[in-house]
Amino acid sequence: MAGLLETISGPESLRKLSLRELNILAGELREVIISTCSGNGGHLAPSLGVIELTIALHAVFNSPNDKIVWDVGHQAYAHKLLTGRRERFGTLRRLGGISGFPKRCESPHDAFDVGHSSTSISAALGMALARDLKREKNKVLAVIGDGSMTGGLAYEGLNHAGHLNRDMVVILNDNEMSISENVGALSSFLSRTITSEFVHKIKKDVEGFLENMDGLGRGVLQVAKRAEESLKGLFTPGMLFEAFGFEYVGPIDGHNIELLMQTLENVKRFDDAVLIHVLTRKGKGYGPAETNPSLFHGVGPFDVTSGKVAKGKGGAASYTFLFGEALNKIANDNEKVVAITAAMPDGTGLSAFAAKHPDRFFDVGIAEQHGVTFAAGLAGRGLKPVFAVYSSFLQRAYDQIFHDVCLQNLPVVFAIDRAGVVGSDGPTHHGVFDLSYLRSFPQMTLMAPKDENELQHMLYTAINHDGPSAVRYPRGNGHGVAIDQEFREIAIGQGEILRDGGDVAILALGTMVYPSMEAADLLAVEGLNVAVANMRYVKPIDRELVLTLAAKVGRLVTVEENALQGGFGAAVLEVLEEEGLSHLPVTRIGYPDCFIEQGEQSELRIRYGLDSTGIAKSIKGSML
Ligand SMILES: Cc1ncc(C[n+]2csc(CCOP(=O)(O)OP(=O)(O)O)c2C)c(N)n1
Ligand SMILES: CC(=O)[C@@H](O)[C@H](O)COP(=O)(O)O
Ligand SMILES: [Mg+2]
Repeated sequence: MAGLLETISGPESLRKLSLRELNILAGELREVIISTCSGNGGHLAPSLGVIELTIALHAVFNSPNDKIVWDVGHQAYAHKLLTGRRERFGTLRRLGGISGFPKRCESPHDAFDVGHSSTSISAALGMALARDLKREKNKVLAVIGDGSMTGGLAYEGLNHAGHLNRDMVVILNDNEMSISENVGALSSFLSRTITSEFVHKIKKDVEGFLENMDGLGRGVLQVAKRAEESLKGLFTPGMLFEAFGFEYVGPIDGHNIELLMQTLENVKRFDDAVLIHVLTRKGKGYGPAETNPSLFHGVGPFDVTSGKVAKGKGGAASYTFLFGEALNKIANDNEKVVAITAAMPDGTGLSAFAAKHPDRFFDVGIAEQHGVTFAAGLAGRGLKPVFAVYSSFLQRAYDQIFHDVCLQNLPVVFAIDRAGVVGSDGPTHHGVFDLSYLRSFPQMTLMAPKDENELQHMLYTAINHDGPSAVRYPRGNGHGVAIDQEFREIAIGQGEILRDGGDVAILALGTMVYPSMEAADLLAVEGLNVAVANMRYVKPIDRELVLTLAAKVGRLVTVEENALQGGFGAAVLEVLEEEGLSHLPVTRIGYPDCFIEQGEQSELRIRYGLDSTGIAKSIKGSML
C-alpha cells in the first residue's frame, strides 16, 4: 500500500495535506479499493466514483461532530478507509469483518445505518432537527445518488426539509446511473446540463449586448437579468430543488478536489437547506469499471489486470436466470403477462425479458411501493403483472401489498428473489422475513420451490392463479436438476411426501428440502427412520399433509430459511393448535429472533444449523 494513506489516522489528518497530496491520496485510495474488491467482491464502481468527493467532505467538515449520511452506503469505502478502518479493510464484507455499508456500531463516523436506498435526506433532516432542539452545533450532510433520488422517500424528505429550511446540505451525486442506466423523467431532467450551458451562454451574450447599448438605463438591465434568471431556472435542474425550498448549487465536477473543497467551504457558511449537484463518473479511475459500471456496481472477485470477473462456483444455472427464462417462455404464449422491476433488471433476471418484450417490461426506478401499486393497476385492468423483486426490498411496499393488492384480491405475482440469506451484503439484504410478513395477509398464496424445475412450475401456477401470489427463491445456483419442457400447475396448497419414515417427520420448505433429505440420510445411518415432506405452500398450507404426518409419525420438525417468528413453522403450530394437537412434539428450525450477520451463504447456513448436519443434529437433540 502506498505511503500517504498509511499516515491517515482519521479525517483530521487530511487537513494537513496539500492539494497535490490530496490528489495523490485519491490515487492510493483507488488502489486499495480496487485490490480489496478484487479479492472480496464489493460495490466497486459506486465507491470509485466518490473518492474525490469523500476526501473533500472529510477535509472540509469535521466528522464525527458533523454528520455525513450516505444513501444506500454502497459507495462509502473511501469514507471507511479515511475514518480509522484502513487496517481492517481487508475483512470487508467477510464473516466477522467490517460491513460493506456504514454501521453506527462500527464507527462514530458512520452517522446512520444503511443498505436500502433513499433514506438519507429524511435521516439527515431528523439529525438537523435534533441538533437544533438540543442547541448543538454541527453540520449535517446527506449524500444521495441520482438512482436513489428515484425513490419516493427522498421526495418526502426534500418536501419536509425545504419547508423547515434547517441548516443541512444534500449532495446529489449524479453519475447518470442506478445499477443499470438510471430511468425516469427525473434522470432526463438532471442531465440537462447542455441546456444549462446553452442558457448560460445566452445570458452572457445578452449581458454583453445590453452593456454595449447606450441609453438603456440600469433598471432595464436588471429586469433583463431577472428574465434571464427565470429562463435559466426554467431549464436547469436547480428549478426542481429550488421549488422544494433548497438553495441549489451546481452542477460541479465531482472529481475536482479543489473545486469541491471551495464549494463545500462556501456552503458551510450557509445556514439554509442547500443542495449541491455533483457530477461524477461511476467506476472512475479503473477502466473496466468505467466501461461497464453495471457489472462493477456490485461485483464478485475479479482479476485487476484484465478486469475479468472470476467464474462463480460453476455448476448449475442460477434460480434468477431460470426464473427469467421461464417468464419469457410463459409470456410468449400469454400476452397478458407484463414484468416489473424496481431498478434491478439484471439482478432479478428480467433483462432477457426486457430485450424480448420491451413493451411489456417496466423499470419503475427504486420505487418498490409504486411498483406494487402500479402492478395492482395493471392487474385491475386484466393484465398479469409479475413484480420481480428482492425479498428485503419488498419490505418497503408492505402497505401496498395489503391495501392495493390483497384487499382487492388482485392477481399480482410477486417473484421474490434473494429469499433467505444473501451473503456478504448482510442484515440489510437478507430476505428472511417475507414468509412472516406475507403470510398474515388474507387472499395471499405463498409458495417456495425445492429446486429450479419446481420454480418454473410454481411461476406458471402463480400466473394462472386468480388472486395475489408470491413465489420465493434464493440467491445463487439451482441444483442442476432437469428442466421440464412443458409447464404444469402445482395444485394450490398441496405438498408432497418425498420419503417415508416412522420415527420423525421433517416438513421442509423451499431451499431446505434438499438439506433435509440429506439430514434424513445421515440420521438413517444412526438407525432413525425419517420421513421428509416438501411442503411447497406456506399459504394455504397443506393441512391434510400436516395432519397425516402428525397422526402417522407423531413427531414433527419444520425447516425453513426464514425467521422463526411468524414463519412456516409457526403456520404448522397454528394448524396443530386449531386441531387440538398442541401436545405433539414439534421442533422448528429456522433463523432466530435476531438480525443475521454478513458472511457467505454456506457459512451462515452452517452457523444457524440450516445445513444437513445442523438439521440432523437438531433432530437428534430434540429426541433425547
Ligand atoms: C430500497 C432499495 N431498492 C433497491 C436497492 C438496490 N440498489 C442498491 S444501489 C442501487 C442503485 C443506486 O443508484 P445511485 O443512488 O445513483 O448510486 P450509484 O450506484 O450510481 O452511485 C440500487 C437499485 C436498494 N439498495 N434499496
Ligand atoms: C447495494 C445494493 O443494494 C445492491 O447493489 C445489492 O448489493 C445487489 O445484490 P446482488 O449482488 O444480490 O444483486
Ligand atoms: Mg447513480
